[in-house]
Amino acid sequence: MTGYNSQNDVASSNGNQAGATGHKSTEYIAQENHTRSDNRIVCSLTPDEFRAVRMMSEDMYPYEMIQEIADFLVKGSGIRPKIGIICGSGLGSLADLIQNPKVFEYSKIPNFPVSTVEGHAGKLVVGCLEGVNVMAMQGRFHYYEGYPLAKCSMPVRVMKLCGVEYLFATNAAGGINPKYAVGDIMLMHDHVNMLGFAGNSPLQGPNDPRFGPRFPALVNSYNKDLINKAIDISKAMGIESSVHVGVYSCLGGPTYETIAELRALRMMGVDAVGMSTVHEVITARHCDMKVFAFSLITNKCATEYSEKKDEEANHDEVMAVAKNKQKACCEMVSRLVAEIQKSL
Ligand SMILES: O=P(O)(O)O[C@H]1O[C@H](CO)[C@@H](O)[C@H]1O
Ligand code: HPA
Repeated sequence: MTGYNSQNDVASSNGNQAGATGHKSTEYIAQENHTRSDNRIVCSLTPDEFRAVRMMSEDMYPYEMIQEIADFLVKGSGIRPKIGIICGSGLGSLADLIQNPKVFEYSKIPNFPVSTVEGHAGKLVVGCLEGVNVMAMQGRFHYYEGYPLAKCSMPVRVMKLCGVEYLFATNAAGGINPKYAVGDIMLMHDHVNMLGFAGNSPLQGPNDPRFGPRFPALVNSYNKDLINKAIDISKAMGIESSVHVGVYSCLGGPTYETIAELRALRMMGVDAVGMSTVHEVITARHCDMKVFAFSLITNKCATEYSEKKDEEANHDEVMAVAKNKQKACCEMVSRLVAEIQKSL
């Protein structure tokens, strides 16, 4: 964090992130135009205002910083992954499939956020799966953890600059569609972005065209070919009756939804609800990655009022169901990777 010297109103411009890339200090100096020869800036903000500005800019990840993280991972693993996997709550075992894994703890990756949620180990695993180089996040970042959406999905851009072409995003979700049972898998074919309705997007702020266009289209975000392959795989696995194709919606969390909210979501055509994934998909589509995503239905969402405690969603249940069903999820993912391998 850049220091602020309130005594003489001078702020150092070489804080942590600026030190890593040199990018932020340059940008800040250019904007301020109050540069001194010792690369310090005269700041006319109060200490609190200055801290607020610094915190805002520390949540921004310019291209160069993301490139630096990607270089760190590619150099450290000796691998350029083709597929990126994001493990949902309780689905970290997807990363255990990876052979010859090189494991990076988030806390040891420069400028990487840390995971704060149970069921999200906070490790990045790079290695080989079904003959394809992959990179898996054991632990994603959620908006409710206090990270802005751009920071939550920043790792998707890291994946892109590492060489990833396919994003597999998985999540635990509540089933709103009354036909869904606990333990079913829903292949996502579309989403309703509730955070987007509220004016929040991972692409907010200046657009860097090196990642993608200012106004990306999101129709056909979920790759049809991969959905069809996953349906075939579910038939081969004999689980097709518990695999659906549906619409996911992401709310901000960390509260689970009210009955009225769930009813509203159902009326909007939503089949499953969670607190993740959509911002990752938006970021992946912005930089032209192919996306495959699925939800493991860990609980049924009640749409009738009831006093019964066991009808309320809770994270322990989410984790327990994910643990029970991880084998099927792992098989689905490895078989799909094997299918992609055939086409490479
Ligand atoms: O979406 P993932 O990370 O799988 O986790 C889901 O499970 C948690 C709630 O139980 C929330 O974080 C929700 O988003
Ligand atoms: O019912 C839910 N709502 C929101 N997020 C979730 N993640 C797992 N289950 C749920």
